[in-house]
Amino acid sequence: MNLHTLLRALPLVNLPKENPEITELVQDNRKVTEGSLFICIKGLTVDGHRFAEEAVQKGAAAVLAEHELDVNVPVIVVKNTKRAMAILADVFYEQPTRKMQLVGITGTNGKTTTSHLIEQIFRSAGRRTGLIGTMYMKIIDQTIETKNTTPDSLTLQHTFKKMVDEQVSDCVMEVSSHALVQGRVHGCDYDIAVFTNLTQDHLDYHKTFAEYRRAKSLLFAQLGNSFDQSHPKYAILNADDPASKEFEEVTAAHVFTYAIEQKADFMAKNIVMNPHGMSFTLVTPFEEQQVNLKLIGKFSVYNVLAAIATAYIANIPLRTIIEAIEKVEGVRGRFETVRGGQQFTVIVDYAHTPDSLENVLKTVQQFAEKRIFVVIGCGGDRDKTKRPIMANIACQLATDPIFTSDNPRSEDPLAILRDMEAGVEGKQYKVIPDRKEAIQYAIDRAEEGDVVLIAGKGHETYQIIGENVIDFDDRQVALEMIKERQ
Ligand SMILES: CC(=O)N[C@H]1[C@@H](OP(=O)(O)OP(=O)(O)OC[C@H]2O[C@@H](n3ccc(=O)[nH]c3=O)[C@H](O)[C@@H]2O)O[C@H](CO)[C@@H](O)[C@@H]1O[C@H](C)C(=O)N[C@@H](C)C(=O)N[C@H](CCC(=O)O)C(=O)O
Ligand SMILES: Nc1ncnc2c1ncn2[C@@H]1O[C@H](COP(=O)(O)OP(=O)(O)OP(=O)(O)O)[C@@H](O)[C@H]1O
Ligand SMILES: N[C@H](CCC[C@H](N)C(=O)O)C(=O)O
Ligand SMILES: [Mg+2]
Repeated sequence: MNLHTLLRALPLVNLPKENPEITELVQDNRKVTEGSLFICIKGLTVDGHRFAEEAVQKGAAAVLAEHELDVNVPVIVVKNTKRAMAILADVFYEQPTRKMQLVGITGTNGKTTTSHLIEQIFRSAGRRTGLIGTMYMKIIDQTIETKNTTPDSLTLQHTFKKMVDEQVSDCVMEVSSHALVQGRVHGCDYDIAVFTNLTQDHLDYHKTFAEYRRAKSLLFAQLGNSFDQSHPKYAILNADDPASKEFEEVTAAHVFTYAIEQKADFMAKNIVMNPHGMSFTLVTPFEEQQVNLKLIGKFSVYNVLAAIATAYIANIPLRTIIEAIEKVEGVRGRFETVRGGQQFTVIVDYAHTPDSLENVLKTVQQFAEKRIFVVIGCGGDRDKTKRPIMANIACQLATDPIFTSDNPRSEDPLAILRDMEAGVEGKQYKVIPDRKEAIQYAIDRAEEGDVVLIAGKGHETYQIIGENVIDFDDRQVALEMIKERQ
């Protein structure tokens, strides 16, 4: 695409005399290739304008910036490059999200799980699926590594384009609050927006819970304000979560609800836990069906209801939906059992917020016959206020809490542990800063009937300490220790 054609997407922009062919859009000078348009973004840590010169030396054919720059290729000045980047990405990659059904999922907990449930149902119904989230981006069966849960607009639109090229019909993605306020999803033409739940997290970034809620509400507000009958939009809300009221108010889309406690369009009644999982009666707007899950925990029922409602709205027959959901064994690193032939239960889980930790521990309490060991830490450079709360939940709901490190990043691991300890004065707990030693402590002491919950890192295969990323996989570490003990 030539530069002038591309720039026509931006109103009131001065077209330069030169009109080079643009081969790629790039916002990181290290990724510039011959003929690309380099977009300078003022980030939270560095100002991308600093790298324009280097980008040109590497072959950038033009630069998009917020002020004039002294480089020997055309410089196009716009008020806000991040905003312009989303618009240009949409045009450059030929509006890929208009060519597929796009489902966006937001909420504090359950996004990764729910997105995988929806993907499984869609696949069972014969749809060609794409998935974007915390663990990876996925095009049918091919997985692509990713840094963010919701990537920047360039990465997103480029990935959607690859999905369109692979005839993906349905893409399901996690939409983080960071992405919503930073405009990473501007240009995403969502058909269905799903809300899981809202509880405390990320207050380091959003400052107040109200601001965090507002960030999440953007997904619903951005569903659009016109009623195109050939392209209807839907919001799927959790009626048991008070934030849903606000989300309903901000959207013009059709609203459908799911719930366990409140009256809703999709409900789970008579939930019973059994040795193999759970069962419940699903109530939909037109029929009732029995559902038998291999998953456990009330929180899992919420995720399943959200997935069922989404698939139902996406016109998948209820029989196909239930067959698919009943087959799901679980999602990697989410309440995942580690089995090495031991007499006690070991679970690796991604609970890293107060609410998820509470939910998971309460679920463990339902089947633990004896003690509950919980190995838990809090991430560095993240919401400090959740640390004492999580520590307190661990002490209240587990018999043997062990506080340790979880991705300390730039912070002193001992300082993070001190923040946790501030919430549990006078309570019984153990502090073992080294995560491996903490897991070892629990595995060495667990006996028949006990449960060891290793929380916070789930699928992660690394530990971020300072600038270093070292290999560390809770599941592998635990399995080796279980085997050594035998
Ligand atoms: C705090 C935050 O949200 N940061 C995000 C932000 O980075 P930033 O503004 O600091 O960018 P920057 O490093 O200053 O760079 C500015 C510009 O200079 C460019 N640059 C930079 C360096 C260089 O050598 N050359 C160069 O060209 C960069 O490509 C960029 O265009 O924009 C980047 C691109 O979109 C994100 O990757 C980055 O996420 C960082 C890695 C991060 O840790 N974010 C977390 C907090 C986050 O977003 N988490 C949510 C999930 C939360 C949840 O699951 O609940 C997520 O969606 O991942
Ligand atoms: N609906 C739910 N409500 C509360 N807790 C949940 C729910 N679903 C999952 N959890 C807990 O939260 C953890 C994280 O789940 P999941 O990865 O699906 O959430 P997420 O929203 O994608 O998280 P992230 O924001 O880090 O990407 C799980 O390991 C489990 O402990
Ligand atoms: N998406 C979350 C993941 C947290 C996982 C936990 N292991 C940590 O590093 O704090 C975040 O970036 O806040
Ligand atoms: Mg996730």
